[in-house]
Amino acid sequence: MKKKIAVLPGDGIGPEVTKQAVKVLEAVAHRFGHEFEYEKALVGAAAIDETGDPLPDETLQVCLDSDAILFGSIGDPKYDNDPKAKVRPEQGLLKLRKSLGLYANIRPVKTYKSLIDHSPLKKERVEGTDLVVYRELTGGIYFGEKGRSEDGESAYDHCNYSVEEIERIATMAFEAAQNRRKKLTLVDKANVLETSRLWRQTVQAKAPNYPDVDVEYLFVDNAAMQLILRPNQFDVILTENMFGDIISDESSVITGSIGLLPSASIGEKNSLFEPIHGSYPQAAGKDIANPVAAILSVAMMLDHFGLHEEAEMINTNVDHMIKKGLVTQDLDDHNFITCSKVGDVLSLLLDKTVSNARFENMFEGKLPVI
Ligand SMILES: NC(=O)C1=CN([C@@H]2O[C@H](COP(=O)(O)OP(=O)(O)OC[C@H]3O[C@@H](n4cnc5c(N)ncnc54)[C@H](O)[C@@H]3O)[C@@H](O)[C@H]2O)C=CC1
Ligand SMILES: CC(C)CC(=O)C(=O)O
Ligand SMILES: [Mg+2]
Repeated sequence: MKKKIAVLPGDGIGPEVTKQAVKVLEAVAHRFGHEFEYEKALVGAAAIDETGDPLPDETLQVCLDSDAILFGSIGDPKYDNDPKAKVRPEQGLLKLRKSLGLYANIRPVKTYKSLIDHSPLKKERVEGTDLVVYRELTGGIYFGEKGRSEDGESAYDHCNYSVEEIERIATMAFEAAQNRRKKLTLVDKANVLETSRLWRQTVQAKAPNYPDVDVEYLFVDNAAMQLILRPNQFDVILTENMFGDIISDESSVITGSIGLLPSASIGEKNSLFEPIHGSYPQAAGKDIANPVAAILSVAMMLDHFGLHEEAEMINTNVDHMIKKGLVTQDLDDHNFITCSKVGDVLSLLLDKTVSNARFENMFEGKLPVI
């Protein structure tokens, strides 16, 4: 299969983790005889520094011309610490999502047996967690009108949702639930917010079309608590943009690290794959970030291309690697390998031209021989 992939590494650890994801993609391409063509483009602070624009037209065009986008992360403390900055790296990502109509952000969360002891939560609580968050991505408070009063003494961010925006992602989430354990939880704040009441009404109207799906409604404050108390009660979580952003970072704690969680952002025509984490600027350039989230995002991309065997092979080998204790510092402070070694190990595991004996040596010694 031939595919054109736009690669937007972005800022902070974005370039490091994206590089490992491409390494793994190349190993898959080599093993299965696929041809992936990559085109790199600027986004975020890196793009502002170069062009003054967090999403230059050229980058948008590269994305439009691609079959899929691999995104690293954006964000830089120099903007985070300047509340009056007129241009921000995050605007690049938001504009990209909006321009490409990437309305559904799918964030799977599952525990790895071998990592259960790394979760700060009790083993019996996190065991067996396997949920997926369907987060609406192009509406809500992140995209509403925002501003300040003339004297600068007050500020506002409007939250808007239309039935159409809710329906399209709800359809996707219901269908996902039908193919999974047949439970859907709508997370909202319908006791307070009018937009949440519209979400609830729209989902209630849709539910009879999916009689095999058990629908549950939870207020977001309770959902935040339930995720920590009993995460394995969830199957598909459907929610709006900001709540999904927050509860998915929260749910990464169950797994042991945010560096493990991938995502797919899907629209009518385009698709983008990115880790759920940000640019983790404290780790930039140190080769310590966990690239697994970026690598599993590539597996989601392959699934989206219909290359299910290839995707499964990445997932299985990530499992295998973690079981062998080959993890980055976020998961084991004493015995860890670097970000780039994770990419090296996985690409060796995936490319069958490397002998089994070499793998075993690699694991025995804990230091991959590359
Ligand atoms: N999609 C994106 O590009 C996102 C961008 N951001 C931006 O990123 C910048 C930093 O934001 P933060 O709030 O610090 O969130 P963050 O996700 O970058 O980092 C939060 C913490 O998570 C851990 N972490 C994150 N990624 C990791 C990885 N791959 N391996 C190991 N540990 C990891 C670290 O302990 C880090 O201190 C900001 O400028 C923010 O706006 C934040 C979230 C998403
Ligand atoms: C620019 C932010 C909305 C990015 C973020 O936190 C996310 O999508 O998870
Ligand atoms: Mg986030």
